[in-house]
Amino acid sequence: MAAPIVQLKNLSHKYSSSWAIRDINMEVNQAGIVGLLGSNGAGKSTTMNILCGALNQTEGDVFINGISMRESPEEAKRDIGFLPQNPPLYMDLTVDEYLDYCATLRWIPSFNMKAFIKEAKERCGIDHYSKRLIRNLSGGYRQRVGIAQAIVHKPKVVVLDEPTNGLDPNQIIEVRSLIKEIARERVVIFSSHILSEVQILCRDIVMIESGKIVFADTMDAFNNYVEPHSMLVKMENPPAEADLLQVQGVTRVEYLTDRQLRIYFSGDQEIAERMITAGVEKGWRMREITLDKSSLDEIFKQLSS
Ligand SMILES: Nc1ncnc2c1ncn2[C@@H]1O[C@H](COP(=O)(O)OP(=O)(O)OP(=O)(O)O)[C@@H](O)[C@H]1O
Repeated sequence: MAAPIVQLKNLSHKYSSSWAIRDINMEVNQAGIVGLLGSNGAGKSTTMNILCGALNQTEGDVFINGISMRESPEEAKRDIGFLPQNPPLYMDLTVDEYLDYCATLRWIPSFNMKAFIKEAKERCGIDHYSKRLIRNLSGGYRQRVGIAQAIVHKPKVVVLDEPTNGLDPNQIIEVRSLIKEIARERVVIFSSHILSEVQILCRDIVMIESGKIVFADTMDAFNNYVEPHSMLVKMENPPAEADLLQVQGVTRVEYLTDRQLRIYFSGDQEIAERMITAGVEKGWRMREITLDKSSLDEIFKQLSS
């Protein structure tokens, strides 16, 4: 059987006296986007820096296509492209000069260099800015140059540390669609502290909190897991709890005010429809139903407990 494209094995890291990450295990076996989700200080950058060989772990190892980062760092790094949280851009170079320099660092043979750089620029939509100084580009275009340097050597794995941080809404949309595009034929591991961003982009999600993985599965499994199990209902003529428990799926009722209730349910999400039908039939005079959504904080609390 082929080795996983990316494998993190019992990865732990200690900065001076305290552990930043502890016993991280993860495997990626196919192209697509894996989202590393965690709040500030959760350990995302530490994990990514180690994964890319930019930081030496205290314990454990990283394998890229079965090659150990600890034993053969140069070989393992050949198939990785990395955009760190602070993109390593040289403001006084033009886009072409900068990408030439990056391509040289990435051991691209000189006869391929021009073609590889051209392809990276085209994919990132920066070809028309080839001669422009990086300092004169907008934040969104600088980030594109950062992504171009991460894919210039055509690596199988691209790691992007919070690539949409600090961008305006339009730039965020553009960078997200670029990430989708480059993930078509390779693994992209990207980090974010925004749940909705990971939900939009990723096939798989790895949630990290206080240096530990608290959830790792497909995005579909995650969405099922966090589906709401309660709703806020406003009605003019609320019935007794016994009547509400007759509606299929309702498990518990909390009376918040004389016209506002929180209704807990299990099972499918069609409960709102059944509630409306029952309300109309029985004259409860419903005014509003809102399914409660879990916030990221609540989900982390739930998963970490
Ligand atoms: N160079 C360092 N020296 C000491 N502690 C560090 C260092 N870098 C990170 N840490 C600590 O390690 C923990 C994990 O930090 P890390 O930067 O990996 O988290 P993160 O999830 O990427 O957060 P952010 O989104 O804020 O960058 C935090 O408690 C942080 O304070």
